Order: sequence, then structure tokens, then C-alpha cells
Amino acid sequence: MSEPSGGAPLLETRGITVRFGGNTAVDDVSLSVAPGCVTGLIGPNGAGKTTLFNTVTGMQRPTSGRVLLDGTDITGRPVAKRAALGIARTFQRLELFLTLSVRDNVRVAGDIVNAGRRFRGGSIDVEAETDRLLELTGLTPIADREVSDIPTGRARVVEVARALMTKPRLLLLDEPASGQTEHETDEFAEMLAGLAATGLGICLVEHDLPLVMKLCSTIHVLDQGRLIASGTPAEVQASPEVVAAYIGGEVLA
Ligand SMILES: Nc1ncnc2c1ncn2[C@@H]1O[C@H](COP(=O)(O)OP(=O)(O)OP(=O)(O)O)[C@@H](O)[C@H]1O
Repeated sequence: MSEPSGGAPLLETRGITVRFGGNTAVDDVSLSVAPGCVTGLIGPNGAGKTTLFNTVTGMQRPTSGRVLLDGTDITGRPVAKRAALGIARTFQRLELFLTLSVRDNVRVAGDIVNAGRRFRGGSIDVEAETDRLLELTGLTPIADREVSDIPTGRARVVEVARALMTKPRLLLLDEPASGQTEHETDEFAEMLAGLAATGLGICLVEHDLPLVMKLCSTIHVLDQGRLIASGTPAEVQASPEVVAAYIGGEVLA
């Protein structure tokens, strides 16, 4: 499995298996995510991507296997503890407060962090940080609009801004480009590359394969719960197993 330059893995899964009754959603998956770059996690529908994310955030207990953050085994830790350790995520189905403004959706994450006593970096200056994140993510012009009133593509960026409020070291993004226009996706890619350049480790589940190929230094490919390839974009595109998994589905471009 090739690893990008940049040191020890931030996240490692070791032999993760998740079974739902007789259905093996994730099957003995070992992979890693490095800091300072964007790592892709792709695969056809039902491949197990979201389930694997859920085991990393603590929302899903694995049937077997371990999750390590910076080499520390966090498999038994609850969701809030993992968040405090620096894991943040966005959701495939948006989980925003629809009747709040864009600004308040971001701000509320800061209030929650400050309310938690175990936040590792002390309290956040919520107003200043909200302004900074809205600017960073290009949301300032729509900051006062209600989330129910903005396009889905923009709402996905609000989720990212909200996740950044927790000052994560690892950011898991579940289909963040879905619903974005081509122009929005280009801007989004630029923003993610900028975030990774600051040292953040980003793991991207995404069906927009051209985006994944452009942005990711390493890509892991799941199919029917199994890890069938890991490597650079060129390496995974050249993998016969990956090509076979995608036949009849999306085109690898
Ligand atoms: N809570 C659950 N109970 C039972 N089966 C589940 C549950 N969650 C997921 N599954 C099953 O596990 C498998 C993997 O699903 P998962 O959502 O992780 O795939 P995915 O790669 O994220 O798919 P998609 O790209 O369509 O979002 C599927 O067969 C799905 O039906």
C-alpha cells in the first residue's frame, strides 16, 4: 500500500470488519490517512464507505478490528471523545439547522465546543472564528441567509465550515461535492487543497471521480466491503480490479 510522503499516518484502520446480521458491510479493511493531504475513499454504491467512516467517528462499533489516531488505539472511545481528539466529519445527508442562518450554523458549533470542558485547546473566540471560517470557505456573502434558502451545494460547504470550528486534525467528508455546480466544485477543491496544506488530514468519500483524481494524493478503493486497491490516482485507475468494480457504473476518468 503506497503512502504519500509526509510522515506517520494520522488515521489507521486495522482489519476493520462490520457485519449487519448476515451482511458484511466492511470486510477486514486496513488503510491509512496521512496528515497534510487529501486521501480519497471511493467505491460503488454499498461498498461500505459510510460504514467505515462511522467506525472512525465512533458512531458504529466494528465487529472486529482497531481504529488508531496518531498510533493511539481509539476503538473503544465514544464519539464525543474522538471529536475532542480532533476527528470531525460531514454527512451524506445534510445535518444542518435549516431554520438558522449560515452564520449561526457555524457559530453554534463553537458554542458547543466551548461548553465541553474537555476541549483540548481551551475556549474558542466564537465570533472571530466564525468570521474567519465564513471567509475561508467563501460563505461570507450568504452568511445571513437561512440554510433552508440556499442551494444544497452551498449547504455542504456550511457543513465543512461547521466541522472546522472544532479545529479538527482529521476531517472526514461524505460526498461533499454532491449538489454542487461545476464552478462550486472547482472552488471547493481549491479550498480543500488549501486546508490540507495547513496540515489537516482530509479523507474524502466522493462519487465525483474527476474531483477525487485531481485532489487526492492517495486513493483507497472499496468494493463490497473489501479494500481492492490503494495507491496514487494513476495506480488505482490502472488496477484491473478497480476497473472491473466500476464496469457498468461510473467511468473512471
Ligand atoms: N445500519 C445498517 N443496517 C444494516 N445494513 C446496513 C446499515 N448501514 C449500512 N448497511 C449496509 O452496509 C452496506 C454498506 O453500506 P454503506 O452505506 O456503508 O455503503 P457506501 O459505500 O457508503 O454506499 P453509498 O455510496 O451508496 O453511500 C450496504 O449493503 C448497506 O445496505
